[in-house]
Amino acid sequence: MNFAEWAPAYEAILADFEYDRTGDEAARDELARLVSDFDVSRLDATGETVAVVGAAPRLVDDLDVAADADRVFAASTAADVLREHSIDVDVHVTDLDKNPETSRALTREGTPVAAHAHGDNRGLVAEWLPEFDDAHVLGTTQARPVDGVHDFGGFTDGDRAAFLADHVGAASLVFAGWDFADAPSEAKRHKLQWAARLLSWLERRRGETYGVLDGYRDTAWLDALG
Ligand SMILES: Nc1ncnc2c1ncn2[C@@H]1O[C@H](COP(=O)(O)OP(=O)(O)OP(=O)(O)O)[C@@H](O)[C@H]1O
Ligand SMILES: Nc1nc2c(c(=O)[nH]1)N=C(CO)CN2
Repeated sequence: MNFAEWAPAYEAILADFEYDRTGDEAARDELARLVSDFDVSRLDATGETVAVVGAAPRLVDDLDVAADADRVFAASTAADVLREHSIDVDVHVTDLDKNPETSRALTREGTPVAAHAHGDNRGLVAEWLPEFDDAHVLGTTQARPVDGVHDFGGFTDGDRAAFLADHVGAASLVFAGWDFADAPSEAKRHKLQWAARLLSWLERRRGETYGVLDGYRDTAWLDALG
């Protein structure tokens, strides 16, 4: 997905959460100063099944889905659960707010980390990026991309992992550790509502059906965008 396609969804998210676009852009620019360009073809998943792994408590019951996939794209703390169960992560997708130590360890082991900058994690970007092995960092933004900082679409760590998998050519997406009924707080529920909306969009674009969306599928917002 390119930024022109993503922009209407981004605008809707900015409005709904009352986020400040200039904050996202400042964070993006900060990240751009801290990363080198990453060769995204390293993540090529053409023809492969990618497990998009979220951090819902049910992940421990879904580990076989990740273990059986060709590739594993892990969001935030899902990476820790996978590693505890000896399942290799192909990329860690994170906005650094939960387990930056894991991201640091992964980059130092040579595993790519898709590190996301937004208006509410600038401090984390400044604190943690210098700690990472820059050779294995893919910088991302939800704002307009700039040199070295990409925007493949997506909002929460988990749905950004799905949009990344789409971008790198995944033949099919499977989901582990997703549960839209199990949000630990109202703030998280609101973010997961957007994750469901964005995955509904991706599902439609890709002509797939994601069982995790049953009961939560929402494309009405797309029609409202016009
Ligand atoms: N029930 C759930 N609770 C939490 N995350 C979930 C759930 N179901 C799916 N997810 C996905 O798992 C991802 C990782 O969850 P985690 O709670 O570790 O992340 P987070 O760092 O708080 O995420 P974010 O910053 O994107 O909100 C979320 O970004 C979300 O996309
Ligand atoms: N500005 C802003 N952007 C975000 C935020 C957030 O809290 N603020 N949280 C996200 C996923 O948790 C993704 N994007």
